[in-house]
Amino acid sequence: MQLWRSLDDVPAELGRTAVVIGNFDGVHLGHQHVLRRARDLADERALTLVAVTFDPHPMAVLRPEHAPTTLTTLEARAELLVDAGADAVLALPFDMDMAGWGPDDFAQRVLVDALHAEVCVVGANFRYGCRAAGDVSDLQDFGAGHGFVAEGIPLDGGPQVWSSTYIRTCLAGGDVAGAAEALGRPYAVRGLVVKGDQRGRELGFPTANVPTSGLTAVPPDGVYAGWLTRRDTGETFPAAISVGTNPTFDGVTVRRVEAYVLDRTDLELYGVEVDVAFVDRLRGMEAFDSIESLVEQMHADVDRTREVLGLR
Ligand SMILES: Cc1cc2nc3c(=O)[nH]c(=O)nc-3n(C[C@H](O)[C@H](O)[C@H](O)COP(=O)(O)O)c2cc1C
Ligand SMILES: Nc1ncnc2c1ncn2[C@@H]1O[C@H](COP(=O)(O)OP(=O)(O)O)[C@@H](O)[C@H]1O
Repeated sequence: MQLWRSLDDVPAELGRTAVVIGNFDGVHLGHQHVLRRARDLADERALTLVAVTFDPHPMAVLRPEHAPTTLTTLEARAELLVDAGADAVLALPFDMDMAGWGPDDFAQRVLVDALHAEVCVVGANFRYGCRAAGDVSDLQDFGAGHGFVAEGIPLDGGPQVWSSTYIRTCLAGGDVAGAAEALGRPYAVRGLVVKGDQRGRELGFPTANVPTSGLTAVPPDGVYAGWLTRRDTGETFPAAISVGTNPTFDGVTVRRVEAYVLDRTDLELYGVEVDVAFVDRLRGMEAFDSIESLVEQMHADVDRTREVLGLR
């Protein structure tokens, strides 16, 4: 995958391009719609399609106290942008210097000088340049004088206008099925599997523990049906997932995402990077008064997981 992390990384011999620009957090159906339109234009004109995004998120630099939780790491976003049709991804390192570039300055440096854009496709609500002063019509005016055409397209993928904010709201309310609908795939958290209290295997349900940070969107405490994918081998397994602090025991102080891969006790996942994907919410987290009642409930959760995933 071609992921360029600065303007200097863009190959000088890159020919004319079609470009999409956005934060693209989540790469949801609205984003995919923009990419599809750009892919069509790129194919018609034999152009390389470059997806331009920002890392970190401009809000995290400009107003960190208002920065939203992220739905995708840069690596995940780049992979998803390529899956959605991009040939390469340019992640601009957003900082206070870039924040000061005016709209024309931004378009000149990124679209004209670095990417030799012939076409630029953005969401209709796209704003760019210092203080978000530029909009789609400014981009069109600038493009007319600098060799590219710009198109702003509505982000609707049906009755609902898909947005990263809508997906964060779904997730915060535990509606992982709603998030999956807007994303076109289940929402997943990515991380390295770490050691827990080593209790899971004694209960008969070993769980791969994935730590989360406050910067990533995580569904609320509860039990979910979903999938675990090993990033080293690419294998995907059905999983019953717990999010919470294990209140039946003394509890842990940090919230954990723990995934039990159904019907397996032989996996070696410590240190492996995994995606834990949430398909549907089964119930809330409970403090049980005995281990037996927790285990009984976990068997029921596993049955429900099979049903939700269509495994019987
Ligand atoms: C399907 C499933 C449901 C769970 N439900 C609960 C629950 O309701 N209450 C609770 O305290 N812990 C629950 N847990 C978490 C277990 O307490 C935890 O996996 C166990 O203590 C093992 O922890 P360890 O991985 O640190 O060894 C659940 C785990 C799974 C996989
Ligand atoms: N079916 C399974 N699902 C998840 N992890 C499994 C499974 N089978 C074996 N494992 C391994 O066991 C570990 C979890 O066992 P557990 O007793 O819960 O320990 P810990 O408390 O350290 O998570 C996982 O990290 C993984 O390496």
